[in-house]
Amino acid sequence: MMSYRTLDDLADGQTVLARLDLNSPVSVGVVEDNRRFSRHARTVRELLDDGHRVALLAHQGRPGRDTFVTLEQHAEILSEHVGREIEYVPDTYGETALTAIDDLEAGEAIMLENVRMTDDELPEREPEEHAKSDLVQTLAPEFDAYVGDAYSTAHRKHASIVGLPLEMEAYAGRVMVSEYEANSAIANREFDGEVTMVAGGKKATDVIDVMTSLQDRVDNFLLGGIVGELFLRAVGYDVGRDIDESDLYESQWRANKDRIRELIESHPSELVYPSDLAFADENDERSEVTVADVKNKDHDYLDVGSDTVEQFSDIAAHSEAVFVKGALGMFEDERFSNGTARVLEAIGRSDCFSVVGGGDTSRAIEMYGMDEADFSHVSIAGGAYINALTGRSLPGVEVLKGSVEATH
Ligand SMILES: Nc1ncnc2c1ncn2[C@@H]1O[C@H](COP(=O)(O)OP(=O)(O)OP(=O)(O)O)[C@@H](O)[C@H]1O
Ligand SMILES: O=C(O)[C@H](O)COP(=O)(O)O
Repeated sequence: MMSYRTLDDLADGQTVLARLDLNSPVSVGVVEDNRRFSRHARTVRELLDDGHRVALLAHQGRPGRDTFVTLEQHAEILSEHVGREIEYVPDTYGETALTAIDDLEAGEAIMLENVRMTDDELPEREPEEHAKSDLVQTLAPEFDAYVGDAYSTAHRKHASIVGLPLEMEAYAGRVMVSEYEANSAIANREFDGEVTMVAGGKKATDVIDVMTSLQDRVDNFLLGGIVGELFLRAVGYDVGRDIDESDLYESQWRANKDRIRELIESHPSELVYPSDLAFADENDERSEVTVADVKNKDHDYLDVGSDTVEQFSDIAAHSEAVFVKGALGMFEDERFSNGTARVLEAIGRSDCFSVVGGGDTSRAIEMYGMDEADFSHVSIAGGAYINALTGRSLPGVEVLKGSVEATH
C-alpha cells in the first residue's frame, strides 16, 4: 500500500505551510481551549525545533454561523501550548500575508487568517480544480513544503486540504499519522480476538452507518444513549420520547427504523441491549428501572443502568479491540455519567487496543478524571472518524499518498 511522507522525511530549515484543524467550540465569541490545540502543538513545536519557517493555516466555523470567527484567539491559545509566540496575521493570502511569510525567520511561526473567510476554500471540488484557485496558486510558490495535519477535516474536499498538497511537496504531520493509523484499524486491520464497538450518543444516522458497514467485523455492539433506545424501541419496548422541543427520537426513528430492523434481523447475537436504564425521579434524583418494567414512555431515560454497566464492562475487558462511538448517557450531568464514565474506565483498565472518538464522548475522559494515556488513541475527529470507521476514503489523506506516487 502506497503511504505518505511524514515529518521524518522533511529536511530541516524549510519554509513550511502547515494545515491544522483548530475548529473549536465558541461560546459568545470566546474560543474554548480543547484537545485539538494540544495535539497540533506537538507538530508545530517539532517544526520549529527543526528550524523551519512556519505559516499555519486553519479554519473556524462556517460563514453564517456564530462560530465563524477570526483565528486571533486560536493563535494565542496555540502559543501557550507550543510555549512560543505565534503571531496572528489577519490575512490569508493577500499582501499582508505574503509579507509576513517573507519576514519569517528560522524557528518562527505565524497563524494566517481563517481560510474559510476566502471564497476559494469551501466549495467541494476535485483536487485538480482546487489546485487552479487563486488561494492555491498564490500560496504554493511561497513554500518549500506542505504539512497536512488536519486529519479531522480530511473528509472535506476543500482547497487547503486537497488543492495545496497537489501543488506542493506534501508531508503528513504527527496528528495526521496517529489519527489515520488508529481510526482506520477497524476497517484495515485483523484482530485475533473479539472486536467490540460502543454504539451510543445522539447521532443515530452516523452510528447506524458505522454499524451497517462494520456489521461483519464487530462481534459486540454495546448499545446505549439515544441509539440504544431506538434499538430497544425496535424490539418492542416503549422507550424514547422527544424532550421539550428537541427532535432527538422521532425524526431519527423515522429515518433509521428500517436499517435498525435489518441489523436486528441479520445480527441478533452481536447486538447487546441495555438491560436497565436511569432517569430522574420525582425528587430529581437518579433512579433505575429494568427495561422490562419501562411503561408508556414514562420518563426521559438519560443513562444506562448499573447492570448494563457491569455487563458492558465485562465484554470490554475481554475484547481485543474496543472502538467507542458515542456516549452511553447524558454524561455532562453527573447523575447520568455512570454508564459512560464506568465503561470508559473499564476500557482504559483493560489491555485491549482502544480508540475513543467523537468530540463529546472524549470530553468525558477529562471530565471524570481518566487518563488519556490509558487508551490506545483518543481521536480529535468527528466526521472524519465516521468515514474512517466505515472504511470510506478520506480525500485529504488520499492526496498525501498521491503526492508520493507523483514524485516516484
Ligand atoms: N439518553 C440520552 N438522552 C439525551 N442525550 C444523550 C443520551 N445519551 C447520550 N446523550 C448525549 O449524546 C452526546 C454524545 O453523543 P454524540 O454521538 O452526539 O457525540 P460524539 O460522537 O461524541 O461527538 P461529535 O460527533 O460531536 O464529535 C452527549 O453530549 C450526551 O449528552
Ligand atoms: O470540526 C470538524 O469536524 C472539522 O473541522 C470539520 O468541520 P466542518 O464540519 O465544518 O467541515
